[in-house]
Amino acid sequence: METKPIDGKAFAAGLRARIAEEVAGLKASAGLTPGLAVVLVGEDPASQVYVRNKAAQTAEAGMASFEYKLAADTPEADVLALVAKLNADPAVHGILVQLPLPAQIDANKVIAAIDPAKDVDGFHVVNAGRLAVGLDALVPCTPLGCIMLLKHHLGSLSGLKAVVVGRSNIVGKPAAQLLLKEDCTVTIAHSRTRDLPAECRTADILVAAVGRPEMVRGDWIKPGATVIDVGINRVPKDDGKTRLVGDVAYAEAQGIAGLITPVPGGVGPMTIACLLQNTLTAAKRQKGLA
Ligand SMILES: NC(=O)C1=CN([C@@H]2O[C@H](COP(=O)(O)OP(=O)(O)OC[C@H]3O[C@@H](n4cnc5c(N)ncnc54)[C@H](OP(=O)(O)O)[C@@H]3O)[C@@H](O)[C@H]2O)C=CC1
Ligand SMILES: Nc1nc(=O)c2c([nH]1)NC[C@@H]1CN(c3ccc(C(=O)N[C@@H](CCC(=O)O)C(=O)O)cc3)C=[N+]21
Ligand SMILES: [Mg+2]
Repeated sequence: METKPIDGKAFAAGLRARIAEEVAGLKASAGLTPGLAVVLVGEDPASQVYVRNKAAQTAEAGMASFEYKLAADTPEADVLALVAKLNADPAVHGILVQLPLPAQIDANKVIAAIDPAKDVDGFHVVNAGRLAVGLDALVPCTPLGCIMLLKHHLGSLSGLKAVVVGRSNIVGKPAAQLLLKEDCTVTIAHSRTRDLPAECRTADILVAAVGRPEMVRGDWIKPGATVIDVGINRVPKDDGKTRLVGDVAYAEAQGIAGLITPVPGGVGPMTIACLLQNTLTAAKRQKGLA
């Protein structure tokens, strides 16, 4: 069986181009420039890279980008005060507080403080709840990107068996909700799952969101299955540098999976494109245009 890579990088570029067009139209017709505020607390190098990429792609799409870099020892109250200020700022339609946060700051408190209408990560309980009961919600970017890639490559997902490995609030759980909404039969697996390889082998769609380098082996994959690898793991190379690998043993999946997202170049670029999509959606809803 030939295994085809899913080119998330190219799909994301196309999506960003469509978003940029719509942003230009909104500016011309409604005088509206969608604005995204990104808050980074601390100097985690990986987070700095993401935040820089987000800011650049936000600007490229014609949106306003507001960056807030706070020291690692910033008190929780200061972060909450900044969120309150951004909630009240009419130029800011989307707010993203980069996770993880330093230990002195309760991420749940910060997420709860964000106006759900501006919660472009879709992490607020109001958005998680709206997704769960089937109302319009701001949907977490990474799972949204996964579903877009799946629908583009498979068409209807109705009736397919999906297994999601990982149950975090930011990836696994919302991914399962979205697959259910697409009429998949969904299993959520996690660290207490008995016989994980056997569960995975039942999947027509296998989503790996675990954070363990190449944990999913080739013989866990049903022949012809579509594999979505959400994992972003930095591992050491022989030359002392590092490289990115996913949660799936990509080389082993060759000849078994039907379709697979590479790391890098798969789900990652879709996350940022969906963040821009959510910012556009949030701006339109706040202006009564959607
Ligand atoms: N591409 C992108 O845009 C993004 C990528 N990521 C990446 O996705 C991965 C997952 O992220 P996130 O959801 O935040 O991670 P979390 O650490 O929050 O969750 C990991 C999940 O994997 C489960 N798990 C851990 N070990 C095992 C195991 N041995 N067998 C089965 N399940 C296991 C955990 O189970 P339990 O609940 O039982 O502990 C947990 O539910 C990471 O590599 C992260 O870097 C994350 C966000 C965006
Ligand atoms: N509030 C919040 N929202 C998030 O969405 C969020 C977060 N916090 N914290 C960290 C994770 C991780 N994340 C990624 C985004 C883009 C890539 C991405 O663009 N990856 C590229 C490569 C990047 C590289 O080379 O390092 C790729 O896979 O091709 C990866 C991971 C968003 N996250
Ligand atoms: Mg986590």
